[in-house]
Amino acid sequence: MTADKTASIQVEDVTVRYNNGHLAIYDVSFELTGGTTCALVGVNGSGKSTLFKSLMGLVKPQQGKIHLCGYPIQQALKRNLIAYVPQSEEVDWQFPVSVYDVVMMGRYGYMNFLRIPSAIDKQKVLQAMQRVNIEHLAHRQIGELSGGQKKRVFLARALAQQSKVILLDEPFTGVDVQTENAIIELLGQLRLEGHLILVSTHNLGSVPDFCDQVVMINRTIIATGPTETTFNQHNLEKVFGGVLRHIKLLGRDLHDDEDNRSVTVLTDDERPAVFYGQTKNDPPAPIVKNCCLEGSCKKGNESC
Ligand SMILES: Nc1ncnc2c1ncn2[C@@H]1O[C@H](COP(=O)(O)OP(=O)(O)OP(=O)(O)O)[C@@H](O)[C@H]1O
Repeated sequence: MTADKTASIQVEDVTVRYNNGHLAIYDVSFELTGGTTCALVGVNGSGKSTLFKSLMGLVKPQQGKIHLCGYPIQQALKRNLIAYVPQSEEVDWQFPVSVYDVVMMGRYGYMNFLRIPSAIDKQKVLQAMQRVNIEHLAHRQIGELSGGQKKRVFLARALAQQSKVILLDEPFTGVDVQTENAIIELLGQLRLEGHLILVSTHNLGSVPDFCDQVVMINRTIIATGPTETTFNQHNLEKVFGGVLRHIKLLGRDLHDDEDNRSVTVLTDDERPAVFYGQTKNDPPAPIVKNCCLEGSCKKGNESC
């Protein structure tokens, strides 16, 4: 079965309450269309994974409607319209399967109940592995891989699935700068190919580099729209509870890797504007380094 409608996500008034009574998200509404990479940002526990699970039909909203490419979720799943790259913590890495087997799972929706791969399935799996540079790992057990390699395996599974909508839950956690850049480049290519990519991330610094849209969530939608106009200090403070106020980090000592970007305070106001870029003269982007967003700066900087 192939996708036969344009990529889109429509979420209307969705509310999810877990069995223990916890109201995880409420009245969530937003719409996205193909050829878009959208960041889903919010603090820990703000409902990002719950939203992803709702989009995948893994949790059932008490209220609201979700349509993917114009179809209700179950129909969209049957048509292979949506692929999911889960958070690493949600995968059982001890499960005895090889990299090849995991990527082949992306083809299950194209097979009959015997699950015997066709020549096309094998070709798509090989192409997907090549695209994320893991073909040399094909016969390794997934539990033996590094964090970055594991991410690539699940990206390859999503590629093999050939879905129009791709959800990525924190793809940059535990990966080095090279892998992060490789993933960002791949997402850029997929966007140009017309895919709709929704990616949850705590790496706020890179959001403007690769996302043209943002959905900002704190159990309900705080703001949604083009990154340029929506991903600003006002909305970031609303989403992160005002913890951006005191950031005054400067220079290369922010980074413990090859990332040489710097954060510069451009004004001396009581609530300084913080900009993130290669040099002071870069066009300002209202971005802050994420190590300081949750109240405990990794560098022990008192200003955080
Ligand atoms: N299975 C569950 N049963 C009950 N409550 C849950 C369940 N899963 C998540 N929650 C709660 O729902 C809320 C939203 O969790 P969720 O995992 O969606 O947040 P998140 O934004 O993805 O967080 P993080 O950034 O830490 O991954 C949290 O308060 C969490 O404790």
